[in-house]
Amino acid sequence: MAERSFQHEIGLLRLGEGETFRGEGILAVTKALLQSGVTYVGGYQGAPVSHLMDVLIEAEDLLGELGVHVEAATNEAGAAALLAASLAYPVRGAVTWKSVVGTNVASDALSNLASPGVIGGALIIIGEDYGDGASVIQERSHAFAMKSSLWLLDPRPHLPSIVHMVEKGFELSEASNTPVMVELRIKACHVTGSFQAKDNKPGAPIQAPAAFDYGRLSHPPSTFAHEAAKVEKRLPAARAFIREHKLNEVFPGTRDDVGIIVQGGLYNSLMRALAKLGLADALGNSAIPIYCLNVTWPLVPEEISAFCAGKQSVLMVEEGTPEYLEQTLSLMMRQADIQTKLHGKDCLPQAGEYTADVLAAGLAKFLGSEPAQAIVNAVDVHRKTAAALLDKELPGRPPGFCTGCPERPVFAALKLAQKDIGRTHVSADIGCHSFGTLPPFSMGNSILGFGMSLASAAAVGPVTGKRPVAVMGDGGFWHNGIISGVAGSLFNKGDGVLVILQNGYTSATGQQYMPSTLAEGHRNETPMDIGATLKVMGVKWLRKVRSYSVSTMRDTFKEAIRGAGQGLRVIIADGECQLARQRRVKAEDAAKLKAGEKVVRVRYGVDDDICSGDHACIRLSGCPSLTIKPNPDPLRDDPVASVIPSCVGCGLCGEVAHAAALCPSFWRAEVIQNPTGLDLWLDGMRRRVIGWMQGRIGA
Ligand SMILES: O=C(O)C(=O)Cc1c[nH]c2ccccc12
Repeated sequence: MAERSFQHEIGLLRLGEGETFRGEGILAVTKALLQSGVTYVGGYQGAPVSHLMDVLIEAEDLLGELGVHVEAATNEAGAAALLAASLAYPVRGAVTWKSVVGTNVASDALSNLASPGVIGGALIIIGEDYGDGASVIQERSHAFAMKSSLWLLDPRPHLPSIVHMVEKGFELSEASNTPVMVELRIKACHVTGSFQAKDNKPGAPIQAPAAFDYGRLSHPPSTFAHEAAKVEKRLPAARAFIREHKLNEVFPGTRDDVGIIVQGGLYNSLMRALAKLGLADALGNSAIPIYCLNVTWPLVPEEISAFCAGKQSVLMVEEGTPEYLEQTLSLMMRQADIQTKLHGKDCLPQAGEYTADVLAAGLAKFLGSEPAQAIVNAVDVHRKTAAALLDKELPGRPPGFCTGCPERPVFAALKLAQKDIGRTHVSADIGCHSFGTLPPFSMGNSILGFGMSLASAAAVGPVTGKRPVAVMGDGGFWHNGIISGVAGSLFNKGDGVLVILQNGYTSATGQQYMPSTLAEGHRNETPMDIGATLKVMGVKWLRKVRSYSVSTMRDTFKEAIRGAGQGLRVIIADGECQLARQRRVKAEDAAKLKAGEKVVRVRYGVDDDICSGDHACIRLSGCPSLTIKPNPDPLRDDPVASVIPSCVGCGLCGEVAHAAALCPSFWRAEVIQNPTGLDLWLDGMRRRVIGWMQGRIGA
């Protein structure tokens, strides 16, 4: 089951000329793609662009009507390679993935595409996962645009601008024969707003196979001609297009001595900061002139000169490191002999998200303005007062496994195994299971990328006395782990343990389907079985264990880590993503209740009288529904464990108590709705027996 249903959004994709689209930035992009007449779309999910793929995949009927092919690529490299269609044919297409990490995976295909360039418009929608809300390493996708001579759009977070830049992006791509990256930051993806829709355009079909042309291949000597074309033809063509179509915007101000150059994606935050300092109103009128770069690569020297000339100083507002734009500006201003002083990272931080508060502090410094500085200081005083009143720092609230997650018991089992046989090296991976690196498990010595855990244990295993454990999700397995990890280990006769957490979806990115997904739905008529795949590859030691069977899992870990012999040992920990399961079960139960059919829900709880109050169960679980409450026994001080109603009945607490031989305080109950006659009879019998026994206690 996908994270949510997109029927409403698919309705938005059908809007026609003059109708109003209301929704999120990332969904405006899907509509803009259809309005631009794409022939194909594809990508690999990841925050913050997952919904683009989700919606397009669910909209397959509409896309079919428009003649648009959708490809759910198995990783970003596959997604990037799709753009070959626009290399060879005059058709438009777009692909999407997240950020630097996705572009890293895609970059082989991307460089080979950028070299010959394209004849049909090619767009890459990049979800720039940077800043406080990010889930990955903090780097800039900007570098890829620079090194491969791709153009980079960074539209200001405003739906009409985003849509306009997508549409113009295709034209720019065609006018300069260059693939265009559209960088959408977290805030741009999730900003809501509206724009006037246009009719969708059907995708142009590919008529006949293209003629052979060696010059279109990224092979020498073609590559030498490509490199020259990048600088001599494509770059000037792009700059001319950007100027002519006014892709960058100048917002005039009342002051003429200073100016601000800003990456388009930061425009809203900048306006908020200016407003805080009393230098702009809520409608976007600023005292200081602003040059808004909706295109952050390439820069256009004539526009820079025109904006800077005559001003005493300008501030480059550029998030992240290194300061590529500031360096380029500095060079361009020097070459044009512009004497305006350039500021940037001397006023603003080198690292970290440029929130409105951060920008306000930087602006006050840039302007050297006492009233502005006083406003910034006043906010600081408030913050310090609030901190002092709180007395201590607010505790962090890291993400964690969901209630009932099948991955939690695997870490509980590994913790128990380590208790018996000592610590092992654990290489972690990208996915929900990376929460095993957080308390109460705190396991994982490295995270090296998506599907990379086994490969990142390859040099550890041979030089340690104990087999390392690599943790990988089924998402990571298909994304990269099958090749970089499993094939690499078998090829090198590696020795180690791989535990594959098979929950059925790429869950962390929003429960998308993947090659081994069993659930009914899209593209899984022939699900690929991970166990069968591993066997065919040559894995000899393979166990499949139900995730929630903690004792069995613990013993399997021990056997895998300590067992005699040599070679890769793979444990498939099998348990469906609980979020997906709950969504499915809730709908099924609701239908059953409506039809008057019996529905059984399992719940767990703690017997207050038996709970020893040592909370070992919590230290081995960390389930959000397992918490503490005051001890009802007036003779005992220790709080007792308690299961709150968010419990989904996964049974882990009971399993853990059993496997770790903790106190037997957990009980299991079945809550039956629409009971059958037999259920009612059984219930009556039980009540009578229990009542009789309770009566005996007093006797
Ligand atoms: O969705 C996210 O936040 C992810 O980090 C998942 C992800 C998708 N594609 C990737 C490529 C490299 C590393 C992580 C991811």
